[in-house]
Amino acid sequence: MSEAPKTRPDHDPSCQDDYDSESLPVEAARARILDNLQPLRGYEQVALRSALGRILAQDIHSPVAVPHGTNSAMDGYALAGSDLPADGNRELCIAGTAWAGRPYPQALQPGECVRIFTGAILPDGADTVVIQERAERRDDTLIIDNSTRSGDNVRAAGEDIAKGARVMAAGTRLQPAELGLLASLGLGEITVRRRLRVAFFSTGDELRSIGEPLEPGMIYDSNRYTLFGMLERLGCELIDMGVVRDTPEATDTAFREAADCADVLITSGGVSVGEADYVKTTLEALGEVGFWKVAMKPGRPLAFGRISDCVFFGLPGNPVSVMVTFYQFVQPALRKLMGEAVTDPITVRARCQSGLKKRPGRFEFQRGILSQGDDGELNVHKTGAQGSGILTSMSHANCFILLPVEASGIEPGDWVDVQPFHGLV
Ligand SMILES: Nc1nc2c(c(=O)[nH]1)N[C@H]1C(S)=C(S)[C@@H](COP(=O)(O)OP(=O)(O)OC[C@H]3O[C@@H](n4cnc5c(N)ncnc54)[C@H](O)[C@@H]3O)O[C@H]1N2
Ligand code: MOO
Repeated sequence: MSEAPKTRPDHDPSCQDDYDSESLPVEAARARILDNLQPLRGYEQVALRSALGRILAQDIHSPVAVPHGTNSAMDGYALAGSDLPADGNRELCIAGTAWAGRPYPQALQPGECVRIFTGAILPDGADTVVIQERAERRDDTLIIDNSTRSGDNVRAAGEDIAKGARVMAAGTRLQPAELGLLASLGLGEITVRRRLRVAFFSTGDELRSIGEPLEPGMIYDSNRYTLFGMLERLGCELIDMGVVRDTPEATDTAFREAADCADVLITSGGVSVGEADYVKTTLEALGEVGFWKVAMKPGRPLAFGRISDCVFFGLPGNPVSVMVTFYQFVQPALRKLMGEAVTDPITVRARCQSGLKKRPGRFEFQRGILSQGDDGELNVHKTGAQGSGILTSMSHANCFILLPVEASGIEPGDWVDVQPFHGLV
C-alpha cells in the first residue's frame, strides 16, 4: 500500500520569505496608488434601466417635492385637528371621499370630514387623519373619540425630499434604491461616467485554457476567470487578452497592445524574481514602475505603474494572491478612476476560534468564516490551509482576517480584526 503524502496543514510552501526593505507597507502602497490616480473624463446619457451599477456623473437636485402633496398615511377620515374633541366623542359630517389619484375637490368646512384612503391628497382645511379603526360611521355621520392627535397619520409634502434639495451626490454607484428614487423624481435619463476599459491577461507557459488537454506540468488558467468575475461586477468594459507566453517579446507586444486600447492593464503571474518573470522588466522598458513589492501575504510581488496613460497592475500568479491584491489595491483604484466616491471597507472585531500562525514583518490577509454566536458575539475561524494557491480558501471564506505587521500569531480566543466580504467582494 502506498503511503499518503505527508502534509503540514499550517505550512505554506508558497511563501517561505523574509521581507526586505524594498517592500512597502500595505497602507503606504494603497496611498501611493490612490494618490497617483484621478477620475477619468467622459460621460454618457443612459436610460434609467441601463443605469444600474453605473456611477453618477453629476449631483441630482430634485425637480419636485417628494411626496408631491400632503397625503394620508392610512385609510380613515381626514379632518381639521381643531375639530378633534378634547375629551369624550364628537360627531362630524362626512362631506365626500378623497381617493389616491382623485382628490376631494373642495375645502373642508368646520365640522366636516372626508373619507380618505392611503396616499390620497388631504383636502384644504384638513391636517389630520383618524384611522377607520378609531371611528364609527353612521350613514353620513362620523363619530370619533379623543385618541387621535392633531397631525396624526399625515405625510407632509416634501417630508422625504424638498424641491431643489440635493438627493444624490456625483460619484454614487446607482443601486436599486437609487433607480427607484430617480424614478420618483420623474427622471428617465441619467448622466453617468463612461465605463472603464480594462485589459487583462495571464502569463505562464504552464497555463492551458478550458477545453485543452492538460499535459504533465500544465494547469488550467483560473486567474482570468476570477479577474473576469471581479471586473465584471465592478461594471468595467473588459478586454480579455488570453494567455501570453513567458517571453520578453510576447510580453512587450501584449503591453503595447493593451496600452493602446485600455485605461488599465491587469496581468497575473510573471511578476516575481524567476527567470521567466518578464512583467517587471517590460514595465520598466515601456513605462514607469511605481513599486513592485508590498509587505503582505499573500500578494508580496505586486507591481504598480504606468505605460503612457494606461495604469498598470501586475498581480502575482498565485490564485489567492490575485484576489487579495485585487480587493485590497486594484478595486479601490478602479473605483477612483471610475469617479466613484471610495469609502474604506468596514472592519469588525471578532473572537478567533482558530490558532493562526504568522511571522512578524508583513501584514496578512487570512481567509475566515465569520458567524454570530447565540450570545450575539462575532466569531471567526480560518478556512483551513492558507497557502496562496489554495483557492478553496477564498471560495469557502466570507471574510478576511486582518493580521497586522507586528502580530506573531493568534491563540484561539484572541480578538482579531475582520473585514467581511459583504460589500467588499
Ligand atoms: N525566490 C523567490 N521565489 C518566489 C518569490 C520570491 O520572493 N522569491 N515570491 C513568491 C510569491 S510570494 C509569489 S506570490 C509568487 C509570484 O510569482 P509570479 O507572479 O511570478 O507568478 P508565477 O510564478 O507565474 O505563478 C505563481 C503560481 O501561480 C500559478 N499560476 C500562475 N498563473 C496562474 C493562472 N492564470 N491560473 C492559475 N494558476 C496560476 C503558477 O502556476 C504558480 O504555481 O512567486 C513566489 N516565488
Ligand atoms: O504567494 Mo505570494 O503569497 O502572493 O505573497
